Formats: sequence, structure tokens, C-alpha cells
Amino acid sequence: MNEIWTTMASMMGVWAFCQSILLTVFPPEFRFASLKFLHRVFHWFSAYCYYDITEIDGVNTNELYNAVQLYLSTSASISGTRLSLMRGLNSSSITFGLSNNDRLVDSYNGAAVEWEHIVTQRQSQTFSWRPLPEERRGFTLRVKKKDKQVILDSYLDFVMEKANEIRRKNQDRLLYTNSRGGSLDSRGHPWESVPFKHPSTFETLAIDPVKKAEIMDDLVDFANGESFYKRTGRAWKRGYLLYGPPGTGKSSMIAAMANFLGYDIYDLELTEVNTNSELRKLLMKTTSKSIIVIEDIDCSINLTNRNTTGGGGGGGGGGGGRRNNYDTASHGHGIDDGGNSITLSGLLNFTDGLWSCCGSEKIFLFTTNHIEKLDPALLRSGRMDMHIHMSYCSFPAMKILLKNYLGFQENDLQKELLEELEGEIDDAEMTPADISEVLIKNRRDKNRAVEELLVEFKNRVVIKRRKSKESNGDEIEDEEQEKRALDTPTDASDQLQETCNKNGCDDNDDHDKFD
Ligand SMILES: Nc1ncnc2c1ncn2[C@@H]1O[C@H](COP(=O)(O)OP(=O)(O)OP(=O)(O)O)[C@@H](O)[C@H]1O
Ligand SMILES: [Mg+2]
Repeated sequence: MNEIWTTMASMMGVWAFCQSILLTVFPPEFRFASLKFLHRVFHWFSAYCYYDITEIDGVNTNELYNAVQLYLSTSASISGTRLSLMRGLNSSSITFGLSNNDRLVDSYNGAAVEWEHIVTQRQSQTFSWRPLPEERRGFTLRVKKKDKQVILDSYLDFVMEKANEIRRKNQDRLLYTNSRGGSLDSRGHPWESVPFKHPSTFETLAIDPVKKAEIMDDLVDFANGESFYKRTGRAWKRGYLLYGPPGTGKSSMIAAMANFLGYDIYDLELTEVNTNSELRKLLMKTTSKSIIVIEDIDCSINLTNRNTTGGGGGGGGGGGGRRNNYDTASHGHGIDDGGNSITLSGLLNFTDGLWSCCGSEKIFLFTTNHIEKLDPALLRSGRMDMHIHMSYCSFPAMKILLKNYLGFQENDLQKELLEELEGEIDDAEMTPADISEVLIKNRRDKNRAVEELLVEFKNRVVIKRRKSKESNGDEIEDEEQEKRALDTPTDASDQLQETCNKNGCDDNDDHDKFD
């Protein structure tokens, strides 16, 4: 090792000596050409080659730079003497880094490499579409020429992989949003992020335990499926569609999935994105091991017609915004996309096209309250691999809520009470959100909470029966009116007119009915 350093030092000495001779002896016009020549000769005889990894590559942030910085932070913490310490906004731990113009030696498969961190002031602001940082930062990697191949083939991949591992370990997971639409910030990112701290997990999620186990197994298979996806020639991604009424836990399920897998979430607000190419750019800037979510897909843009480029059509809940009411949303007609020209085919390409596999290990997750409004193209296998119905609270799911909210185990409750609850719950059609409200309200008195829940179930069943009786009554009345009209031919046209006025049909339909 010492010998290498001695040789290096003497070569550097020779190089410096030659440079000083050149600068003093030769006239200025020869200096540049001679320096270039000497430089070449020096590198020709040198046993090393050098690679520069700059922080900003053109206008984009160089991910390799960030990865190297993070990777070196683990080695630097052990061996460095002068280190810069960092704690990221979203990080829960401190990382170490090389100070400006400091060096660090690393080894990989028996090959020694040297990293140097180089920071210089940016001379003058060159023209750019966005402001660039004041400092120009980069790493120089020095590798022996004989080790060049091994370093280029696998060391840099190893560095990237290790950096991702460190990032996941150090950093709290992030929730990204595209609130700026598709425009980029000064480091070229279209996404803004905040720490993701949603407490929902599969333990707290009240859904049927068999369904829960199935979903968890599917997620584990996906996360461990790198070789499977490679072998079968499929992009390493999976699509889930969560559908069901509001308050059944669709958003809670997304958070539980992210917490279970340790993935970041990209919450894509489609109404903020104007074009298909903006959508593609957003996708390109998502990282691996992430869940890309589009909530309320039926309300985001008009997705019922592949050829429609926004505006008109019958897709959503109106206004391009989120809908809050399950019942009223179903009557929405048309949609004003406010200049949004994303098409269904743009979205399909986003989830399924060539671009969807940039980066890997990504989950696409759509939610909707109205699965019947979605285009079949969006639902076919391969796009949305698993359709998960989030339904009204079932008896097994209710037991999970009783346990989580009140600390009840199954044996803590009287058998008769449990049976009564079981008998009513399906007819009551209450969502887990409704049930948890009752439990939270009465959580100081557990027994009262359960009694109140039973009362609520019974009330709902009564209301539901009354409503269905009323609507049945209306139907019977209509039928009887029509029958009377047919039985008394002289009054028929008047009677029918009355029925039609009530139901809103036009003159042409009348003839069909009579026929
Ligand atoms: N299956 C569930 N398990 C546990 N808690 C639930 C479940 N469903 C709903 N909740 C509770 O109800 C609240 C609302 O649930 P959530 O936002 O996940 O419903 P959602 O299906 O996404 O509704 P929306 O369709 O309106 O977006 C949450 O705070 C959560 O605590
Ligand atoms: Mg939701």
C-alpha cells in the first residue's frame, strides 16, 4: 500500500514540476496545447482511471450522486476524521458525509477505489429553465485500470442498492403529492413530500380475516417476486383496485399496505395534471418500492371513453373534484375537466405501457366508490390484478373493531349478545367508519358501547325495512294504476298520461307501452 502511495506522490510531483516549467518557459500560445499533451501522457502512463459523478446532470438531479453520498455515509462514519453531519427533513437519524474535497478509500471484491468529494462555486449562472444551486458538487471515483470492468459492471449497482437500503432504514416513509401539477422544482422534482405517519396497519384494519390474509400473502409474494417477474418476462408491478362505499376503509387499506411493505406513497391528484406527457413525467420521477395511488378514479377525469379528451361524456361526479356522497355521486352527469386533457389511454399507458416499468417494484392502486362507472379496459387482468371489495362491516370485522377500540376479546362478551349482534349486522349495513364512531363515543363504558351498537343496528334495520316497504308500495301503486288504465279503455289515455308525467316518459314511449 505504502509503495503505491510513494509512486503516486512521485508522479504527482513530476506532473507539478512539468506544469510549472511549462508555465514559465513556454510562450502563452503553446502552453494550452502542451498542457493538454502532457495531461494525455500522464493518463496514458497512469495506472488509474477517473470517473466524475456530478450532482446535476444537465438539468436533472443525478441519482447516482445522491446514492454515493448516502453509501459513503456508512463507511465515512467509521473511518473519516473530518465529516459533515446531516439530518434530512424527513429523516429520523443522522447521516455522515465527506467534507468538501475530502477523500475516502473503499474496497469491493478485492478492488480498491478512492472517492473524492469536490465542491466548487458555480462561476456564473448559465442559462437554465430553472435556478441551479450555487455550488457545483460532485464525486470523483479513482479506480485502477485493471479493476475498471468489475467496478463499472457491478460496484456502482452495488452502491445504488446499498444506498436505497440505507435510505429506507434511515428515513421515515414519505407521502408524495403533485400539488404543483407536473412542474419541476429547482432540483428537477415534480413531487412534494411530507413524512408519512399514518397509523393504520393490517392489525387495526377491520376486514374479513380470510380476505386480509389473502391480501397480505399477495403483497408478500409481490415484494419477494423479483426473480419470478424476471423469469416470466413481466414488469415488476402490481395493480389493486379498491372499491366500495365511503367509510369502508379504502384509504386505511392503502396506509396499511404502505406500512406493511415499508413503501413510500405517491398520491397522484389527476385533476392537477394537464396532459398525458405530464403524467408520464410524474411516473418517471417515482422511485422503486412505492405505491402510486389514484383515489376516486371515477371522479378524477372522464374515463368512460378512450377517445374523449376531456369535457363532456358521462364519467364522473362533476367538477373534476372529489365527491363526498356515495348516493348523489352516482347521479352526476358529464364533467368539466378544467382544461385537463388526460385520456383514458394516457392513464392506461401510465399503468401498463412501456413507461410503467421505469424503476421497478411499484404498486398501482386505484380507489372508487363506483366500480360500475369504470371502463372495462381499466379493469382487465394485468392492469388491476386484484379487485378488492371493501364492503359494509361483517361480523368478523366487527370483532376486530371491538378488540381494537374497547379491548374486548371474544370471550369477554355474553354469548347471547354476540349472537344478537351477529343476527343484525348484515342487515344493518353499517360501515366500519359508522361502527367506530359509536365505539369511540362510548369508549369510557365498554358495555354501554356494545349495547348502543346493538340499538344502532336495530334502528338501521327498521329504517331499511321501512324504506324498502315504501319503495315497494310505490311500485305496487304504479302497477295498479297502469292496470286500471288498461281495464278502462275510455280513460286509458288520460291515465297513461298521468303515469308518464309521474315517470317522465315522452309520447313515443306511450305507444310502445300500449303495444
Ligand atoms: N375497515 C376498516 N377498519 C378500520 N377502520 C376503518 C375501516 N374502515 C373505515 N375505518 C375508519 O373510518 C375512517 C374512514 O375510513 P377511510 O377513509 O379508510 O374510508 P374510505 O373507504 O377511504 O372512504 P372514502 O370512500 O370516503 O374515501 C377511518 O378513520 C378509519 O379509522
Ligand atoms: Mg378514502
